[in-house]
Amino acid sequence: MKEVIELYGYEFRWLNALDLLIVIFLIIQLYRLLKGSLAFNIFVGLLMVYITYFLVRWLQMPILTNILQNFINVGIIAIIIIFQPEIRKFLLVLGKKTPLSKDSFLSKLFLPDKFKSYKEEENIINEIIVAISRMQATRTGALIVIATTYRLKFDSASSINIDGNVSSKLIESIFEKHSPLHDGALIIVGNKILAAKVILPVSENPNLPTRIGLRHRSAVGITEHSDNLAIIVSEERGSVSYAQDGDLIQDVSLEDLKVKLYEVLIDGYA
Ligand SMILES: Nc1ncnc2c1ncn2[C@@H]1O[C@H](COP(=O)(O)OP(=O)(O)OP(=O)(O)O)[C@@H](O)[C@H]1O
Repeated sequence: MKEVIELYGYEFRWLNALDLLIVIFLIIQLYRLLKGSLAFNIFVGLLMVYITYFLVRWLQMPILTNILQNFINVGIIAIIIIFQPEIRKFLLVLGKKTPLSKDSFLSKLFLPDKFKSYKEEENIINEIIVAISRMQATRTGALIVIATTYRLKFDSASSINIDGNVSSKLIESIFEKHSPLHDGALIIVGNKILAAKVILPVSENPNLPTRIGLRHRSAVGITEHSDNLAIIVSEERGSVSYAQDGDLIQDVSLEDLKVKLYEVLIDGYA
């Protein structure tokens, strides 16, 4: 195969095509990540600065070129500071797609699903679904966060450590209206209920429906920068919703929620 191809007088290497494909892939990932967030507007603003810089340089306007050049030089550090949460999420998404990640092709090849036992996860899913269906029936407000890939960081000063096995009765009694633990979120990590009464970061996404309150907004907030699933039972409407990757999916059926839990807790079911 020829290394260099001549096209309309330009020299073109296969690596140039790969280069371009990688840049397109990164831009699409960045767009998906920032879409709908306040950071998207900042991103567009920065893009405008870059375009103006190239324009004034091309028009040979030395003062503006100099000013914008200096702005762009410190811009990289500013970008890292402003987009710190988005950069974290971006690296997380990339990490999930490496050959070593747990849902990768290689992991599945060397540990096919049929050799795994999902009894524990299936039991946890059933316990969560039973609790959700009962709380839905009694219009008991609830917020459950399921951390999937790593230990979730949250403000432990206001929360209460539980460290108990996941059971529907424990979940229901925590969210029971007169329980001192019913406010805030309950955190599940692995097969344990880690804590209750947890205060989560509230999403500032302006595109969320205006009628939703803090329970739904904080569910979205906790999924914006880390790999969690947050399930909400609405006290007001008795509906069930979930948040994932910063998106809110409202009014889901228990069957759909179960499918989502299988997808999140058990690889290979997606
Ligand atoms: N930052 C937060 N982190 C965790 N839980 C929170 C947070 N803010 C509010 N909550 C919970 O949400 C409850 C208030 O819900 P609110 O009515 O504002 O939200 P909502 O989304 O409309 O939910 P619902 O449909 O159940 O009324 C609080 O009593 C508290 O339990």
